[in-house]
Amino acid sequence: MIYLDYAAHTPVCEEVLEAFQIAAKEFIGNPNSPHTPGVLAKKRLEKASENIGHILHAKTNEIIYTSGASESNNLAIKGIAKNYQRYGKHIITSFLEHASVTGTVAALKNEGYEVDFVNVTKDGIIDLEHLKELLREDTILVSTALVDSEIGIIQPIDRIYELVKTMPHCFFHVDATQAVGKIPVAFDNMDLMTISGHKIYGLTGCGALLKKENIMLEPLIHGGISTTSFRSGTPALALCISLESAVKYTTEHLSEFYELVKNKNLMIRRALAKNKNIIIHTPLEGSPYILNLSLKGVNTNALQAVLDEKGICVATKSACCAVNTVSKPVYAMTKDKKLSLATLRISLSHLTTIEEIESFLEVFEDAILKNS
Ligand SMILES: Cc1ncc(COP(=O)(O)O)c(C=O)c1O
Repeated sequence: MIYLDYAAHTPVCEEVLEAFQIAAKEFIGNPNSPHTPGVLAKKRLEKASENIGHILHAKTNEIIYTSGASESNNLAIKGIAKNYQRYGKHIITSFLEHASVTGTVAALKNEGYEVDFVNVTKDGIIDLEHLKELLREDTILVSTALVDSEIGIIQPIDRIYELVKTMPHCFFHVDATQAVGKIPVAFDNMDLMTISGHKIYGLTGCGALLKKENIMLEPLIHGGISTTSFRSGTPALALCISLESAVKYTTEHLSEFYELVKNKNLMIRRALAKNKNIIIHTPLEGSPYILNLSLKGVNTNALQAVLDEKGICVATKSACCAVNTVSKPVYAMTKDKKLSLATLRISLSHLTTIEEIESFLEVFEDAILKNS
């Protein structure tokens, strides 16, 4: 099998699994309990937050553990919207966002919030002039991904933050799920940031929302004040430690992995450039981990199934999107419905080998011929 869908899910790495297993056996207490096992568990949890914070430029108390990026995005967006509605009910996001962002703003729209989608340029970059026009005194939130999950565009976060901060009560949430451990990320010019374990060789079912300490959120999960009042419930200590380990592992190897992936990415680009029916959407300046393309005149859903039969796993869109629908990010960029229906997302890892790319290209080119 040749797995080229690492943007949807990565295999857990040995170090992470080991850290999880050790923690699951070692800590028997609930971090909220006042006795010794509880205190030891709490200390270890704080150590995990301190270490993640140290790597990502956040304070220990700015990390809220969640079940993954979808929950973090929901908590950030609903949490701000509900808590700061006294200042306004206007939210801005883009069509490049993951379903856990667009779905959340759609739910808020049904509750009377106003949502605007900022345009992106033909290169997929958020149109800063349009953002300036959309921002209002009653805008309380702008939410964008640092790297989107479908095309892999890297957004100019610092410039967006500058604009957001021209408004009196507006917060900036950044979905960094596809960025952490892949490109340099710091929790500096933003108010809230989403991360997820299973995109970075961690375990599925853990993630975090980083939140500047002065910001208040209406929680999604009400209950007692466990480690934070923003998310009740006993913290899954071993999962939190697995997240710490995954963040550490990927950021420590960031440049090395980046180079490996970039080379494979260029290899695919060079090979595909020969086929005039292939339009590559991910710009060279985008994340090398994602390569999004459209195949003119090809049903990519059928092609994906054919490739799967031949042991090649790629995606047509983000894993959370329905099949046979347009790719909203590609449509936002190209305004071309046909191209947006014929997308394919290849996503890479440092684990991807040259042999895998060669085999993929061979099968892919053959499959395109038969499916066009
Ligand atoms: C940019 C982005 N945000 C959020 C998510 C949701 O992540 P999770 O599966 O951890 O909920 C994904 C997953 O594909 C993603 O790529």
